[in-house]
Amino acid sequence: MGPEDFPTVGDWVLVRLPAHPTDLATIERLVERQTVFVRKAVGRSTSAQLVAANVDWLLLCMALDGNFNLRRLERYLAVAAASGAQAAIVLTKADQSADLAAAKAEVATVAGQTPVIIFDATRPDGLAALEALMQPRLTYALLGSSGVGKSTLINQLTGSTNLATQSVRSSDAHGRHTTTARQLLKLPNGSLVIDTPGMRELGLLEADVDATFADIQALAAQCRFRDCQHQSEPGCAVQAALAAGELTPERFASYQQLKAEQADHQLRGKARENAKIERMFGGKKQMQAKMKAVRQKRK
Ligand SMILES: Nc1nc2c(ncn2[C@@H]2O[C@H](COP(=O)(O)OP(=O)(O)OP(=O)(O)O)[C@@H](O)[C@H]2O)c(=O)[nH]1
Ligand SMILES: [Zn+2]
Repeated sequence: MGPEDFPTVGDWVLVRLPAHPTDLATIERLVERQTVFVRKAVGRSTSAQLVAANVDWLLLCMALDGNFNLRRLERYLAVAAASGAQAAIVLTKADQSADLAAAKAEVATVAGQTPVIIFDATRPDGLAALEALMQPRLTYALLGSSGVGKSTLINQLTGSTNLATQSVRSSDAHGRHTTTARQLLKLPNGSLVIDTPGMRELGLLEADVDATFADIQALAAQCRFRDCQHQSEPGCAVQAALAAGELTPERFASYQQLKAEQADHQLRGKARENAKIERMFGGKKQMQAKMKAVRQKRK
């Protein structure tokens, strides 16, 4: 059993209730997860940690102040594309934007099909667009740097100024949950919000860079060579678009950076797999021999 076999925030489980209501219930089964978020475990480069399960929607939060950064948004979109969850971009602190229309236009250049929602905590109707998106029984998780206004947003969604009192786990009569971090909140409309520190800090582990950069993918399909690296190859459609000003150097650099990180992560994933085989069988050869033996036994 690995860490993925144990329940995490957002999991649905089948429980056996105790005979006495004050006793502990037993988790009998973990319902199969629709989506799962993992992150690198602290200090151990090859193991992953479950962050959250069954997130239906990722709310990618970015503030319209000094925090505004299209490159970070591209990173979030790549993570979202690989997650299996749907994504919406939430631009917070709209009151801080000098030119909201211009900011929206910039976001549109990277957003693709992802809906873009504006949030302004200083206005009484600032939540309207987000509330129109959020549905009962679906689970939402917020992603975004510190200070972009995630807590403020959640406070307004719950209609509360005290997050701690909203925690659905706060009623544990045994007081066994020592963590002070709020984990899963239920909104008045029935939507669920996962808000764990781990979710907020999610790095680029699993990412679908190609899906996020569909424009570059479309260009690459027109390059003369199928394995074009878009550097100095003849007939490179990406370089041509850069030269023509149809693709910004910043966006291309962002694409290359994320591709490199993705490749690096895949390599580490391979290393992780090999380490597991080593641990279980003593090596690849031994594993193959073992599998062959099992197959023959079945015959
Ligand atoms: N002007 C303005 N300020 C806002 C808005 N939303 C939040 N803030 C302020 O921004 C600061 C950070 O907001 P938080 O909600 O704590 O941000 P956070 O994303 O939860 O930060 P962490 O808890 O560190 O992850 C606070 O001082 C808020 O009052 C907004 O729409 N407009
Ligand atoms: Zn090319």
